[in-house]
Amino acid sequence: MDIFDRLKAAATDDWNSYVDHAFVRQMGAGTLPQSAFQTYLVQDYLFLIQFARAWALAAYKSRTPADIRAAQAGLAAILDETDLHVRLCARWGLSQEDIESAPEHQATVAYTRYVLDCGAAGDLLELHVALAPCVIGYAEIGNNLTPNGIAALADHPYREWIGEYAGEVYQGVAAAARKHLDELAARSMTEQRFDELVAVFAKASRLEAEFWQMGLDSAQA
Ligand SMILES: Cc1ncc(C[n+]2csc(CCO)c2C)c(N)n1
Repeated sequence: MDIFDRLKAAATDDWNSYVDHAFVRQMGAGTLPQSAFQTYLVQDYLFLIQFARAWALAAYKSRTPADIRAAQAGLAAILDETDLHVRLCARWGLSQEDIESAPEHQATVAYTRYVLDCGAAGDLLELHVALAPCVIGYAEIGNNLTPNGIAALADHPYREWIGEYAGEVYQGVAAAARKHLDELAARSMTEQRFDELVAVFAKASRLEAEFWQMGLDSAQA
């Protein structure tokens, strides 16, 4: 069991409330209202800007070139990801300026500032634990939504989103992040700290679930 599996096992309910959220299930089934997806995607762009800062903070909190490289890879993955958001929003007639001027939703503020605070007040390991649900969770969701492979998504309304996270490139990014987290824990975690890290991991997973919920709620409003 690597450190990620241990954290997940200790926070199963919170983890499942995130990766198996109704938003995810409806997206997989293709029944998610497009307005929910649009609200989510605009907020997600704003979220990614703050998460880019969190990965930059990870570089600052690093003491080894390997840790700085891991932070660099996370930052690069975020910038690649925002291309998807800009492309999809352009199709709905939303420009980059429109997205960037949208007000941040409370769920976006809560999640991003929580992670940034873990990084500011805690050490590098705590920051990476706070980032783990985001990075590794989306890879798990991408996998869960493609039981028959990416090619089977041909006419799926959310194929680009699902394909991004189920794709080989992103699966590789998440696997590398998971390995890095395990190495970092082997180097700097004491068993006395495990419960404290579980609390951070569980909280970040709940904030992910609340982020999905924000998207769903917008369609009912
Ligand atoms: C709410 C929310 N959670 C997770 C991700 C996924 N994600 C965030 S940053 C990143 C790149 C590597 O750090 C990835 C894949 C997202 N887009 N939105």
